[in-house]
Amino acid sequence: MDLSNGSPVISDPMAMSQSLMGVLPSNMMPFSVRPGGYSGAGGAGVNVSRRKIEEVLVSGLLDAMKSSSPRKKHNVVFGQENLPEEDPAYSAWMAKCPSALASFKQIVASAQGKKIAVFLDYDGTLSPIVDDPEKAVMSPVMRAAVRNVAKYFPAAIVSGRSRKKVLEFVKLKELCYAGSHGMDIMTSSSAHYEHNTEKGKEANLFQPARDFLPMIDEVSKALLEVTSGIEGASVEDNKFCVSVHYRNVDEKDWELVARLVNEVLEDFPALKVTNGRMVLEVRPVIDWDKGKAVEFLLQSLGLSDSENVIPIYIGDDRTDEDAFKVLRERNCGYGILVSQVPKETEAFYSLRDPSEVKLFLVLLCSAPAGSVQRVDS
Ligand SMILES: O=P(O)(O)OC[C@H]1O[C@H](O[C@H]2O[C@H](CO)[C@@H](O)[C@H](O)[C@H]2O)[C@H](O)[C@@H](O)[C@@H]1O
Repeated sequence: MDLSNGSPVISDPMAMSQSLMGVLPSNMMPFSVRPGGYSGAGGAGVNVSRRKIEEVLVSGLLDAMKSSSPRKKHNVVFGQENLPEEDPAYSAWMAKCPSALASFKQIVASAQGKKIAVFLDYDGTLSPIVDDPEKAVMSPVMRAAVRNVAKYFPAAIVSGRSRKKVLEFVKLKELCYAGSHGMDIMTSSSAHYEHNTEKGKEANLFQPARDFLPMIDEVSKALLEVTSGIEGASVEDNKFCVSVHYRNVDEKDWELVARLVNEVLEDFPALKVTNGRMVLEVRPVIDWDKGKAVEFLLQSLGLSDSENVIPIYIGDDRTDEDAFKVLRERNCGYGILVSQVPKETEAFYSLRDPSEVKLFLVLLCSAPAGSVQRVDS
């Protein structure tokens, strides 16, 4: 990946958005909240009043919120409901995206003689999804598993959270961290990284959206203010992006959440909104995502030789799809989707929940030294 121009920032987001002015609110352009995007609204073009377009956008956002956020009763992580295996749709999906545990031998066989690098999302991957984002702690057993992974393989956490927050949860200094959906990358000075990072520096920092900090601060305050009256809504400042949580909001108020977020973003054409697991994520319109962060990390850690390096990326969210896609396109390594329901994905394999993730990590560390290239081998 060539980062020689130093910035993934779209050269002139304002100009881009101005050119679309009067057709669609520019902050909504780079993302489609509805499969197939807004070509319909765009096609109607200038004849459609702005108010009408806004209605379309809000309802599109609402559709996305509903479709990508299964209702709570279906979203139990260690649920008592129908086990996915009993669901024929899940079984059919598993045929396309098999369990990484059941396929462990193949994964290890393909890594023979190659270096493995491990990338881990945080929420829903290393910690179960919970109602209160502040309480999404990682279990000590999971922490021990991740510590071991970092002992044997180059490893990084890639999260939508702020880097500081995710480090508070993970509490391990021996990994790299990419917070804010990869917009805040710090490579560690320890273990595997020492010889690859620039001499004399403790750690390297890469923040492609640095110029957006004042804007993110402003939008965060505005979002907090407008949503303060909605019971259950909360706003989380993730430094280079902001999350508006609606997990605890009554579904009848979801439309209001969508409307208010859309209204706030009209004043911020250089920001866009994407939809995660019962969360709207507001972030800069820059050409940067978790996939780009993985490429950046591979390159800066001296692991970009796709012939000899097998990156494994484990994640549960739509934002992780960017990383799965990068691995698929590089034709090296494996995306592993954590999901209990069938989902369209670029991942090769699946795991059901964080407990299976833990098991996979334990297995990886206990694979015979001759079968995978570990740091101690
Ligand atoms: O990239 P990630 O590490 O997966 O971060 C994505 C978002 O994760 C968090 O929200 C999600 O987990 C919460 C705790 O389990 C849950 O309450 C929420 O509904 C989920 O969307 C985090 O709080 C967000 O800021 C991240 O954007």
